[in-house]
Amino acid sequence: MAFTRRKIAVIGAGFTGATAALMLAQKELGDVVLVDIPSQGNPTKGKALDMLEASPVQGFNAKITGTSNYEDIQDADLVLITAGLPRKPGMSRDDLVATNEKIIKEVSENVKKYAPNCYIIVLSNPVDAMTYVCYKTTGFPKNRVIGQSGVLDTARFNTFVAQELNVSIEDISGFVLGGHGDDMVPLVRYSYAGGIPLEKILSPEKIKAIVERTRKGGGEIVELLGQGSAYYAPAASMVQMAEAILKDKKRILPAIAYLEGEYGYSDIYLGVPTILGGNGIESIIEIPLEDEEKTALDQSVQSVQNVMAILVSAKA
Ligand SMILES: NC(=O)c1ccc[n+]([C@@H]2O[C@H](COP(=O)([O-])OP(=O)(O)OC[C@H]3O[C@@H](n4cnc5c(N)ncnc54)[C@H](O)[C@@H]3O)[C@@H](O)[C@H]2O)c1
Ligand SMILES: O=C(O)C[C@H](O)C(=O)O
Repeated sequence: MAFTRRKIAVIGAGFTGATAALMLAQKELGDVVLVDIPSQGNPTKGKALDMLEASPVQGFNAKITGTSNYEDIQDADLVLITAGLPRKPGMSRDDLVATNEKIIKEVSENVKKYAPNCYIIVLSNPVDAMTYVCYKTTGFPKNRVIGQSGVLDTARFNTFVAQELNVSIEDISGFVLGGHGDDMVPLVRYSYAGGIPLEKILSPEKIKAIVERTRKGGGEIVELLGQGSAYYAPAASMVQMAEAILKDKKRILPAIAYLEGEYGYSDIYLGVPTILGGNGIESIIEIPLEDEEKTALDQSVQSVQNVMAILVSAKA
């Protein structure tokens, strides 16, 4: 039996998709197929070729191709879904729901048809609801349909803590729970710097400011960019999850998972700590929450449910 490279499809070749495709190839996680809708010229093919031509310089072995034909994702092992509109300054992620629901439904139908055994990581916003749409449309088991938010939100939290303490980001381990909205729940009680609980080395005021900045971290980048939303850190976050799955690392990472009673919620996709490995979400880790934390999580869940109530396709 010959060993073959993994096939990874990235749907949506915009800022997040293209950045993730290059990172996947640089890490030699597999051959990458970039997919986008047809447009004048062939920008998707052009981006893929440009990335491929970086491979001799950087010394990575991976094929990268660009296409508008879903047949090219045939039997992909892993699919990253980044198709859809990003928000503009002044918008919330939830304002994208109607447009992006249609796109995610169409993309998910194609993924189901051409890559029926794949694992999926959804990025498109509002991501908790879009992951739910993907789960309902593909009918794949819940361990194979996963959303990305917590790796990014935790990365932002860790960045701000490291900046405040002027220490290495390698020593910070934050913990963010809940939906990917402004009421996400950074759990300070479970966050550490070099093994020291954060509350022991930062003042309550400093911690409060970091929690608020984390919650609004996506919006901060949207305002600064003026057009589009963050893509370097989101792409890096998806790739970390992809690597955990493709290498069966069994990492403890936050992921948007389908809940069936965990944390007291059911029939909802929500950001929770998970074990990510060769079987996708292998389990959800439940940690005890204090009353205040549970109240904050309830509020975040309510926001996700408000968006889910608008969904059309997922109710079918
Ligand atoms: N979950 C997160 O943490 C997170 C982080 C960053 C971005 N996002 C979201 O990811 C999405 C993509 O962001 P971006 O910055 O890459 O946007 P972008 O506009 O740069 O790229 C989106 C791409 O999707 C393509 N597309 C649209 N409809 C399609 C379809 N039917 N099939 C295939 N491709 C299609 C567009 O042509 C475009 O190239 C947005 O919804 C954004 O809000 C989520
Ligand atoms: O903020 C956005 O709209 C994009 C993304 O969800 C992010 O957190 O950067």
